[in-house]
Formats: sequence, C-alpha cells, structure tokens
Amino acid sequence: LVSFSAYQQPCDPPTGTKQMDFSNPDAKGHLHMPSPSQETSKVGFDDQTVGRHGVSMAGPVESGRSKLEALFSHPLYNIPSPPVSEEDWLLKVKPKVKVSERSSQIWVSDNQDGYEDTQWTGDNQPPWLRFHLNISRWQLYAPHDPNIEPLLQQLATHRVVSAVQKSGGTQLKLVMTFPNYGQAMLKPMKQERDEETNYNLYYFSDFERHNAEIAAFHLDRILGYRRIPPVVGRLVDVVKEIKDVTTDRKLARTFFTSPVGNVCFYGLCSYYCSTEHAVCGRPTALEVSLAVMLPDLSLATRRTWRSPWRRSYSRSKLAKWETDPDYCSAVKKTPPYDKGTRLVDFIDMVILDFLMSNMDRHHYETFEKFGNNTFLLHLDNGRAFGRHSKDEPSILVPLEQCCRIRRSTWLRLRLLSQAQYQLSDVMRESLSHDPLASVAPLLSEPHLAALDRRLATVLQTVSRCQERQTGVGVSDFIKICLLQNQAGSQH
Ligand SMILES: Nc1ncnc2c1ncn2[C@@H]1O[C@H](COP(=O)(O)OP(=O)(O)OP(=O)(O)O)[C@@H](O)[C@H]1O
Ligand SMILES: [Mn+2]
Repeated sequence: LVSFSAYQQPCDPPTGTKQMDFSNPDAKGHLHMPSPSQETSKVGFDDQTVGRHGVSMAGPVESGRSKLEALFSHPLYNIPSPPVSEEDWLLKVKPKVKVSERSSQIWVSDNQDGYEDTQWTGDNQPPWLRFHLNISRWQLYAPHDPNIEPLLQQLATHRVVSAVQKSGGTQLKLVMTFPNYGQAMLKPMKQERDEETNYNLYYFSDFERHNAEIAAFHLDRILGYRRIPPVVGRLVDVVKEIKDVTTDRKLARTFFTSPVGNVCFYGLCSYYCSTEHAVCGRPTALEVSLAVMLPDLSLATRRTWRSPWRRSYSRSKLAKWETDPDYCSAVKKTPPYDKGTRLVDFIDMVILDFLMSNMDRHHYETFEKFGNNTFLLHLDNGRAFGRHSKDEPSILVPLEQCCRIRRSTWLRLRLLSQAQYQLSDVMRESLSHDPLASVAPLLSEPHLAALDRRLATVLQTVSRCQERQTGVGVSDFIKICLLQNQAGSQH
C-alpha cells in the first residue's frame, strides 16, 4: 500500500499523445518530447501494476487500430520527461551573424553542380538537418518525431548527386549525397531473403545484409531504444545513380556487365570485393539499404568502445567470458560499467542483438560530448538476421552472467510478448512501410517467428535470474530493479 500511494500510476492511459508538445518548438526548433533514458526515475511500478504472472499494463487494442499504433500509443512508449537542457543537445546552431559582420568570403553553394541553393531557416530545414539537430544525450530521435517519415521518404526518393566508397570497415559501402546535402550510407543486397547463412561460415566472414540494416532500425524503434540511425530500402539504378555520378575512379573501374547482361560492380574493400562477389543489378536495378549519416565527426566526435563480451574473432581461441561464469563481477567493477546506466545500456544492446542474432557487435560507439552518461549507438547491423532456424545463446551471455536489465526494457519486452502486440506482428507491420516491401517482405516469415521465440528466451532468462536470487520473490526482485534503476537515475 505504501508503494502504491508513493508512486504515480504509470499505466494510466496517457492524456492523448499531448504529453509531447509538437506545437511548441524552442528557439532551435527542438520539440519537447520525452527522452527514454530520463523517463522512468519518477515513474514507479509496483505489484499492482506489474503483476506477478500477467501484466495488467496493456491497454485494449481498439478494433480498427493497428498493433503498431497501439504499441506506440501505450504508456510505456509515452513516458513524459522534462525538456532537454541546452547542453544535452548534440549540436548547437550558431546565433545569426548580422549581414554587416559577415565575411566577404561567405560560402555560397553552386547550384549548377546538382545541389540546391541553401538558405535554411528554422522552417525549411531539410529533414536530415533536423534529425542532426534533434539528437540529444538520451536518444537519436524522439518517440513520435514527425521528422522521421519525411527523412526516410527523402532518402528513398531524392536524386543522387554523388556516390563514393566509404573508407573503413571490411565490406563494400557507399556514401550517397543528395541535392540538399543530405548523406546516406548504402549497403547493397548480397543475399536473397530466404537464404540462410552457411553454417560453416564464421560470424566474422558472414555477408552483410541490406535487409538486416533496415530490419534492425525497425526493431530498435519497436524496442523503444531509438539508438540506430534511420534506415530505408531503395531500388537504385546502378548505372544512373552510381556509375554515372561517381567521382570515385577506383569504384568506377570495378563496373562490368555480367554474361546475362546485368550491370555489376564490386568496389575496393578487404572482404568480398572481387569479381566473384560482385553485386549486380537486374539488369541495373539493385536493392540497397540507406542509413542516414550521423553528423560529421568534425562536428560531433564519437568514442568507440570495445565490447567486454567481444568474441575472439579467431577460429581457435575462446574469449575470457566464454570460460569464466563469474566474468560479469569483474566487468561490474570496471569503469564505465561500475556507474550509472552503462551496464543496463549494454544489456539493452545485447537483447537487440540476441533477437536479431547479430554476433558481430565487437564495438559500440557513443558521442564524446556526453561522456559516460549517454545512450549507446547501435551501428553496423548488417550481419544480423542471418539465420532463423537457430538461435545463438552465446549472444545472451551478458544478461545471463550479470542478471541485470533495465526496468522499462523488461516491461516493454513483456508487452511485446503479448498477443495484442506480438513482436513478430508489429515488426511485420512496421517493415511493410518500407519501399522495398513491395519487392519482397523485408524479413521472411521464419525470421519473424524467430523473433517471438527469442523474445520468450530473453524473458525466461530474466525469470531464471529472479529465481536465482535465493529467498527473493518476484515482487522483491522488481523492487530491487527499481532501486538499482533509481540509483542510476534513468530507467
Ligand atoms: N549512419 C552512420 N553515419 C555515420 N557513420 C556511420 C554510420 N553507420 C556506420 N558508420 C561508421 O562507419 C563505420 C563502418 O560502418 P559499418 O561498421 O557498418 O561497416 P562494416 O563494413 O561492417 O565495418 P566493420 O567491418 O568494421 O564492422 C562504422 O564503424 C561507423 O563508425
Ligand atoms: Mn560490420
């Protein structure tokens, strides 16, 4: 009873989505919307709301409303949070310079080279710029950010002005530039949707899949993380939109016509960039994924962190975590995992990776500006969704060894396991909005079914943790989470 009255009821239906104020952008054009990482310290869940066996937090799915809409209007996806303070935005817009103070060398774009003239004020900022300006310490974009749709729309349809190879990384990637200076990272289709990764291939030699990049973005958003830059599918014309516009001579030299008349290319990279592994249009149309580029490193540096549960990337060696069941105790004492929310942030990423069976998370990145107290970027998801017939329990080892999970994540996972939302159903629906869904569903049915199966495994793992805490019942366990979460100030 004490806890019942002490906490506000998180499961009351939201007062519409009005908790987010779309009508009142601040001076920078930022919208005041909840940020998930701040969300829950003041929201409490007690036994009445969480329940011992069932979950009483689901709102009814009204007839006619899609499961995805119902999910995103659920209170767990609409947790109000205070406005983001000035220093918690990634980028700052410089105050306007008076005309008289402007340098005579002001840069003016030359719109003859295919780019648009740029005179951006708050109202006509292109979606990619709005996306950059709305990145905060807590998330890449807000839950109901109205800018994501137009952003994806532009990536999927805008004319390509330039296409060059992206340096770094092991497999072929291109950076595409659009007339409004927006940029996207392209990964080409290398595998048919129903193909499973060859069992004899090690995870580090697996192909990258364009549909995995797309599906990972949708999954990350459905999990309520918003830590993957938006990705959209597109059919590109490899001649008109790559070969003809590229200034990258090394790339241009790798184009050829296959024996059946398809146009192919392979680029330069350390893996699979050879005639034998060329990507080919049909005859020129090629499926690709386009991920919006993050702000340039000169504007927002990023820090790269080695995963403590990194695989050995060797055919013979085992990593320490594979042989030491107590490995997490050491990690918990090691900065930055010893403070704040880094460990539960990491576990969030582990859950995402287990669901999509991504074994390739050797590193993750954060924005340097925010220090240790910020969300983790889930970049590079191309090796996910390789197999549906097999799960990879080793991906879940950090959850098993640490027995920690962010409370809001756990609650959302439980929601997604319920029939009225059902992870596979909301994923199918979300992916059906991608332009490439008209060519073929982005994830085949067995892959969608695997999501539900793996979600059940995650929830079972959490239950086992609860049981392992000897003498501690479920309700106490939840309170422990709550305390831990409050101590971490977020979730
Ligand atoms: N949306 C993005 N915007 C800006 N930079 C990005 C984006 N996505 C990825 N990157 C950067 O590009 C690098 C290479 O991308 P990615 O990891 O997807 O390619 P890869 O070929 O799989 O690389 P690797 O073989 O190293 O895993 C990443 O390490 C990351 O720093
Ligand atoms: Mn990779």
